[in-house]
Formats: sequence, C-alpha cells, structure tokens
Amino acid sequence: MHYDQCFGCGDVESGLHMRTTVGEHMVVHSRFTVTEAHQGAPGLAHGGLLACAFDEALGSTVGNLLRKPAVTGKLETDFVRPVPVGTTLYIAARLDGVAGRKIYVSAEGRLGSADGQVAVRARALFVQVGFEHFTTHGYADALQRFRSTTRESKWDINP
Ligand SMILES: CCCCCCCCCCCCCC(=O)SCCNC(=O)CCNC(=O)[C@H](O)C(C)(C)COP(=O)(O)OP(=O)(O)OC[C@H]1O[C@@H](n2cnc3c(N)ncnc32)[C@H](O)[C@@H]1OP(=O)(O)O
Repeated sequence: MHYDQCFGCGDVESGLHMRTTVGEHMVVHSRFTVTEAHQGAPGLAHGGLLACAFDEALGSTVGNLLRKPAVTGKLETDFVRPVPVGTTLYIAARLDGVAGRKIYVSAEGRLGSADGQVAVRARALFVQVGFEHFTTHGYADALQRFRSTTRESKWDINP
C-alpha cells in the first residue's frame, strides 16, 4: 500500500521516502536514510524521526503481510546507538502475532548494512480497523487523492 502524501512512504519532499520489500521468512525490509532535515542533536538523527521510520516500517509490515487496514495503537522504541546524518538504517521487521484485532510486530534497525550494528529496536501494537476509521476521521479530499493515486488497491475489507 502506497499513498503519495504519506510522510513515511510518500513523495512529499520533507518525508522519509521509505520503501519496503518482503524478504525470506516473511521478514519485511525497509531503509531509511538520515538527512540533515532529520537532525536532533547536531549531526545526529532526531529520536522522534527514528520512531516515525519504525512506525512506517512496522505499519508496512502489517499491510504487506496481512493486507488489512490497521493503525498504530502503541509504539515502543529502544535507542541503542546514535544514528549519524548520512547513515542508512536497514530495518528488518517481523509479524509476532495476531490476537483478534490486535497485531503485534517488532523490528530492529542496523547501521549502514543489513548486518551492521543494531541502533534501534521497536515493538508495536497495531489495531485492525474498518475503512470507516479513515472516512470518519480523515477528510474527503485526502481520501479522494488516496483512491486516485494509490499503487495498490486490493484490500480484504470484510474477511
Ligand atoms: C481509505 C482507507 C485507507 C487505508 C490505508 C491504511 C494505511 C495505514 C497507514 C499506517 C500509517 C502508519 C501507522 C500510523 O501512523 S497510524 C496513525 C497513528 N495511530 C492512530 O491514529 C490511532 C488512534 N487510535 C485509535 O484510533 C483507536 O484508539 C484504536 C483504533 C487504536 C483502537 O480503538 P478501537 O475502539 O477500535 O478499539 P479498542 O479500544 O476496543 O481496542 C481494541 C484492542 O486493542 C487494545 N489496545 C488499543 N490500544 C492499545 C494500546 N495503546 N495499548 C494496549 N492495547 C491497546 C485494546 O485494549 C483492545 O484489546 P482487547 O480488549 O480486545 O484485548
């Protein structure tokens, strides 16, 4: 699922421009390159931006593996090492379990390569929602734009 106005995966200039692929053993891989626009301390990534990147990577994991709309209910991050500007974070995420509408996912992000040092770990609870979540709380123009631009529109709405 791709929405061009999404801060995480969309094409907005200030966004994170993340792309995701599903790899072996249903591990979902994302990359996030830290730019000067993502700084907190001088030369280092802002923790909130890193949390955002993990929210995106984990949300994409839910979307890619379950094909159901869901939103983040809870997101926990462990910042293990600083992430310098210019670094690409290699994020590997997994689906840990599903209990009713609750979806548990986790991920780790490594510095510079898929086997680099772990810099961030995250766990999240996503909650499956119906499309009325977006029609009730979003706004019409954005939903119309989503419908007209999304690259993938096949969702399992009422399984
Ligand atoms: C047009 C469509 C487009 C589709 C595109 C999709 C793209 C997606 C893009 C993604 C972009 C990236 C991602 C983003 O950025 S998503 C954006 C950030 N997230 C949000 O805005 C979510 C806001 N929250 C809500 O809308 C509601 O609170 C939700 C929907 C989450 C739950 O309210 P709802 O009334 O529906 O359900 P419920 O309250 O009965 O809870 C259900 C179960 O869940 C458990 N629980 C809930 N919260 C927590 C918690 N914090 N810790 C622990 N547990 C929690 C709860 O105990 C219960 O468990 P149980 O009692 O059953 O055991």
